[in-house]
Amino acid sequence: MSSPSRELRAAGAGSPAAQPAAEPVVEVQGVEHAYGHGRSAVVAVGPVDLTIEPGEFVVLVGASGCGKSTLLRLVAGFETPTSGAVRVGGRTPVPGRDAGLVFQQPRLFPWRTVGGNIELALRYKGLPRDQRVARRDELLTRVGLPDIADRRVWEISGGQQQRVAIARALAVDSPLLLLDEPFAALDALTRERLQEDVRRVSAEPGRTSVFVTHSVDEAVFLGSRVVVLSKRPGRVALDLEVDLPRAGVDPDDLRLLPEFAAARTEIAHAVRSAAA
Ligand SMILES: Nc1ncnc2c1ncn2[C@@H]1O[C@H](COP(=O)(O)OP(=O)(O)OP(=O)(O)O)[C@@H](O)[C@H]1O
Repeated sequence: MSSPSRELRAAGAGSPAAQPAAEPVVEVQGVEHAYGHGRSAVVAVGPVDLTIEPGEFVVLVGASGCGKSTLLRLVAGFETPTSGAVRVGGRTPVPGRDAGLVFQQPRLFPWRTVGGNIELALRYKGLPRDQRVARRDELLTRVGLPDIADRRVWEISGGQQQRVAIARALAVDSPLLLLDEPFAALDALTRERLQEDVRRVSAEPGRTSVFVTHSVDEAVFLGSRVVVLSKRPGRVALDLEVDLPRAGVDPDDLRLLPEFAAARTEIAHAVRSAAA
């Protein structure tokens, strides 16, 4: 028989800290995923269990072909798991509804202006026409491009295009942002600048991010949590919280912290072992 005090504690009665626990943003439960059928099936992922809480920035790293993009695509709702369940905000994810997406290539519509690309996403989301221009400008300002709404996509650099893609992903107005190697095609300097942008955007209250990369340095710089996947079929080989300051720190100073180096060493070691 349980004691009354235990029952009270369980009910949270009398405790000032007794807030209802926030629902996880992402739940991946016993997920396996195979492409194709029968003897030609390629098992890409699993089994994987992963729960992502509000406000986390989870980075998936691992060797090429280990299933990182597949896991992200499952969370986005582009793929349905062969077995197990994926839930985003407590329900089966639908692409374009439950998360903003950023891919390796910006995938902007070249026949539209920069602003037109973002307005399209706002229209898809159902924002009334008279509110779209103000929202578009606000989103472009958030990614450091306040004055280019009228430019054509081909008139801006690759780094700027990727920033526009991030603004478009934010237009979905979902708390969840999914980014699949968004900086892989960019030069080192642009990549660093965009890492800082993403770090800033993801630090906004209520934002949760899942980011795929090959770069251990990028993983430590961005992630509040780094998940290393084993070689295919990808399973969780390491799940590490990265406890580094998230705001008000110069990026160069951050990279010089001993904790940064320690996390990088641990993750790099796990990536190498997991790929063996
Ligand atoms: N549409 C598909 N049809 C068949 N096999 C696929 C498909 N997409 C991915 N695969 C296979 O599933 C495995 C995992 O691929 P995935 O792209 O998820 O890995 P990854 O870790 O993201 O790789 P990379 O880092 O090289 O982008 C690979 O063996 C890949 O060839």
